[in-house]
Amino acid sequence: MEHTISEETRFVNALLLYLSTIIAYNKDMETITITKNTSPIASWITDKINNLQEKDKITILLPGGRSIIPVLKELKKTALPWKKLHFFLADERCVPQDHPDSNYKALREHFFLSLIEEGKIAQGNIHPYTHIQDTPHTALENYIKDFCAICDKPDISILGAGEDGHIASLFPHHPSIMDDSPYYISVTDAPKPPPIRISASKTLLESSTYCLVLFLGEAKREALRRFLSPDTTVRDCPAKLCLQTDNPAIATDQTDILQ
Ligand SMILES: O=C(O)[C@H](O)[C@@H](O)[C@H](O)[C@H](O)COP(=O)(O)O
Repeated sequence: MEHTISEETRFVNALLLYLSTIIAYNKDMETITITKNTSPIASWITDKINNLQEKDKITILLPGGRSIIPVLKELKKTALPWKKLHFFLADERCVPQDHPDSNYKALREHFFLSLIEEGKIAQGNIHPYTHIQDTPHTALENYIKDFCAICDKPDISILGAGEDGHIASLFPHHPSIMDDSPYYISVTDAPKPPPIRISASKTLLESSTYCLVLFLGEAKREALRRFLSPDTTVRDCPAKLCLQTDNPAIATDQTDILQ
C-alpha cells in the first residue's frame, strides 16, 4: 500500500513539474536579437522605464559581469527620468567596493560615475553593497533594509546568464537556487570564484515586474539551449526563473539557436 501511495505521489509531482514547465515556457516572452550592437537592449530598458513613469521611484537591479557594460554605456546617453531611478545590485562579491572583483566597481566606472558627474543622478539613488568582513550577516541585513526602504520588489531586473545558466549568484543544483528567502541571500560556496557573495534570492527575482536575461557571446550558447529547452527546470538552469515573472525577456546574439 505504502508503495502505491509513494508511486502516486511521485507521479503527481512529476506531472506538476511538467505542467509548471510548460506553463512557464508558454508565457509570452520578448526576445531581443542583437546583430550589430547592444542598442536594442538599451531601447528595451528605456521602453520599460517609460512604462513605469507614473511611479515615484523605479527600482532596477543590475548584474555583474562584462555583458552589461556596453548596454549601460548606451543607456547613459539616453534621456530618462534619472532622478526616479534607484539602482541595486542583482549580486555582489564580498570584497571591498574598490577591489577588482567588485561588481559595483565596474558599474561605477562605466556607468554611475559619469551620471553623477553630469548631475543626472544623486549618489543616494545608487545602492552598492557594503561588505563587512567581521559581521557579514549585518552587512546582508543592512542591504535588505536599504532595499526595503525603497521598494518591496524590483521593477526591472537585468541579469547576465553565465555559461552554466546561472544568474546573479544563483547556481544550478546549488543551495542558492533552492533558497526561498524573500530578499537577498548570502552564498558562501559559489562554484564561480570568488566563492563568497550575496545575491538577490530566487523569490525576489521572480517578483520583478520586468525581467531580462542576457545571453551574449558564443560562450552562452549552451546556457541559451538549456534555457529554451522544455525539459529543463529552474534548478537545472536558474536563468529560467525569468519565465516566472510577469514580463520575461531575453536578449541574444546567438540567433540561430532561436529558430
Ligand atoms: O558576479 C557575478 O559573477 C555575476 O553577477 C554573474 O551572475 C554574471 O552576471 C554572469 O556570470 C554573466 O557574466 P558575463 O556577462 O561576464 O558573462
